[in-house]
Amino acid sequence: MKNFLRCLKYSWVYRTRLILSIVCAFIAAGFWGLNFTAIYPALQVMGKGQNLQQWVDKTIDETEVNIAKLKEQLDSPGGPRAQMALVQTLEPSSFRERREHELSGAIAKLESKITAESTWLFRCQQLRTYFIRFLPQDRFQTLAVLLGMVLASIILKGIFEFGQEWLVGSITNRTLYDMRNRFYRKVLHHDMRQYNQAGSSELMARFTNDMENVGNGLKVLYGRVVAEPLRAFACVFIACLISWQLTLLFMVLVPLALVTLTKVSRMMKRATRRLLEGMSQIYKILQETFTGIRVVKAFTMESYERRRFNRVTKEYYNQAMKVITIDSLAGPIVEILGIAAVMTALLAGAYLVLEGKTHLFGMRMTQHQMEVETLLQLYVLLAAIADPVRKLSSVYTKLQSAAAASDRVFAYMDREPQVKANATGPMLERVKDRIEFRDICFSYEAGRDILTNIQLTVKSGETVALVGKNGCGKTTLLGLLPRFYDPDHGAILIDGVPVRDLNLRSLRRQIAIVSQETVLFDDTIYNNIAYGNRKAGREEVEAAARAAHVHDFILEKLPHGYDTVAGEAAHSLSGGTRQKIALARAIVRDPSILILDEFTSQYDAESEADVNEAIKEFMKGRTTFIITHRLHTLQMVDRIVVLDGGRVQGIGTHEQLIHTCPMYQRLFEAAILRKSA
Ligand SMILES: Nc1ncnc2c1ncn2[C@@H]1O[C@H](COP(=O)(O)OP(=O)(O)OP(=O)(O)O)[C@@H](O)[C@H]1O
Repeated sequence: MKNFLRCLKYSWVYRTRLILSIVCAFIAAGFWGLNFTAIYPALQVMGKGQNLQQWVDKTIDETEVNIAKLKEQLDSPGGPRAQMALVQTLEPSSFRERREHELSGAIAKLESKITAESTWLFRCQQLRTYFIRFLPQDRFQTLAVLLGMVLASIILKGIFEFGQEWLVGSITNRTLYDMRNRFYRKVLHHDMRQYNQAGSSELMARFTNDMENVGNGLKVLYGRVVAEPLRAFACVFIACLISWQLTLLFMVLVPLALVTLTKVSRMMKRATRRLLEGMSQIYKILQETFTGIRVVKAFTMESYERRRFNRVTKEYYNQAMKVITIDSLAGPIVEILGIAAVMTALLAGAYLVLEGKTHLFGMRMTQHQMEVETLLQLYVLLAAIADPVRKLSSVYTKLQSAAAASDRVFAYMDREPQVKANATGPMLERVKDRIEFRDICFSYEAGRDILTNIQLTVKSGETVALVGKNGCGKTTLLGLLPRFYDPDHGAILIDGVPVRDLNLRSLRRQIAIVSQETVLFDDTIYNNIAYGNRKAGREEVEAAARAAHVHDFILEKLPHGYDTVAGEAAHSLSGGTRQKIALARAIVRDPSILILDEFTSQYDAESEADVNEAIKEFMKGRTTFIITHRLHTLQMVDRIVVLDGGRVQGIGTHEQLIHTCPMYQRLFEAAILRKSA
């Protein structure tokens, strides 16, 4: 629940709307309770053969007579007050004390009766002055007016209920809007290790399904949790005016209902947590199969994937049924308890009416002898409480779902990245002197070293190639430079300053990466290139495209040139073209460090020659790291670093290494270093 309460902080900004919605709920509840009070006068008009004016006049007369009688009883010569005066003249003794005690009890009893009758008289007089006086004398017309008033009150109730729901909807959606944006902002700043742990499908599930559950909880909290108790309270309040003792009898089962609901809600929280985990699994499989649909089809794994999907959806179905069972149980349990409570109160009331009594087990239950109409009115009010209470029963379960969902959302929101943005650190301008990898050790998981004691110094403007077998750690090593990860041991220094100390944005601003997996966003080709530098103008973007040898293609082959949306041109964008666009994106960034990770893997021989020329030009004055298996590319570099098992095996030119580095020789002989693809 703690995390769900944190969601409420996001709603605090919208407190004015919240207050307005509570006011609306208050008024709607008032009208709801008032509607039921029409029963009593209607029954009087229908059943007693008299109009309301006659009834109220008669009641006032009777009550006045009652009060007069009671006063007379109290003050008559043989009455308790006179007796008390007499007793007080006696000498102090135990007899006098006992009598005084008895008489003061009798006086108090009579006085309380007089007070009750006077209150009743006052109410009747008020009713006559402010309400009944305005009603027609005719009984049928009175009934018609009463029904008209009920209708008007229902319309007003409806207007305020609409207002409340609208306000609650707007608070909930605004809160979700703020939370989603905040969550997105947080997650964007997570480091790569955190992304790897989470997985994109898990994150998507938390952004969509879990957030929706949080929203449902907020809606219920601001809506039902406010409105339903108010409606119940309105009925209880009016019922108390009739007989608070009988109403109290009705309320004795409330604690029992609460205990039951608490038990049910605990079960609900567990079940929904599993349900949400189930949805994450579904997202995971969907993402895997849809992004890898070519592989699925090529290996004819459709039926395997179908079975896999079937398994998780079945699991989800089972969990969903558990949630539904618990949710559906709550309603009837509360309803049974509610009806049992109404019946208890009704039985007690019926006893008082039928036997003409005002006491039950020696306890006063009503001030007056109860009429059937009053009992029916009470019954209707108590039964009316059942509706809000039944609606409240599902509130508990919805809140528990929201609590489970907010635990999942905040578990990610609260994660602090280990790679900190270092906003106040020194800014990196262009690399002036050198980049130094000093004794670097790194592992993704404890106990499995990926890089060990890497020592490498690269001069500013130098081009270095990294070669080695698959999985030897080339990409990992270069990923430490923009601080996707921090090394476990050692440091990377640029011009003598550890990258850990630098302002992270300024560091990354100096780096451009072109990798074999090209990512194009669903935006125009122009924006995809300008992604590398949002400040670049049209000329710079086109110059970058020209340098990457993709400008002519964009103008000639794409339907709207630079304004073609990448998704719409998907069929005409080959892997090579995508890589060229990605290269243009790097060029427009004008970085001082360039990382090319198998960047020509999808070019044909002609394109590769073209692009190599462009790259050669672009590399001038920049420190460049190239991961490649191609001899052509190796000929463009100043030095080659040979990696094996995460260790540096040799550093030098092709000619030096081919004679001195056995690992390099093996790579060359095994044709891992190829002339072309
Ligand atoms: N995110 C990750 N979590 C755990 N292990 C990883 C992760 N990324 C890479 N590895 C492991 O680290 C090792 C080095 O991977 P890396 O991608 O750096 O090698 P590489 O030399 O660039 O390989 P390739 O030539 O195939 O691209 C591999 O064993 C790989 O399985």
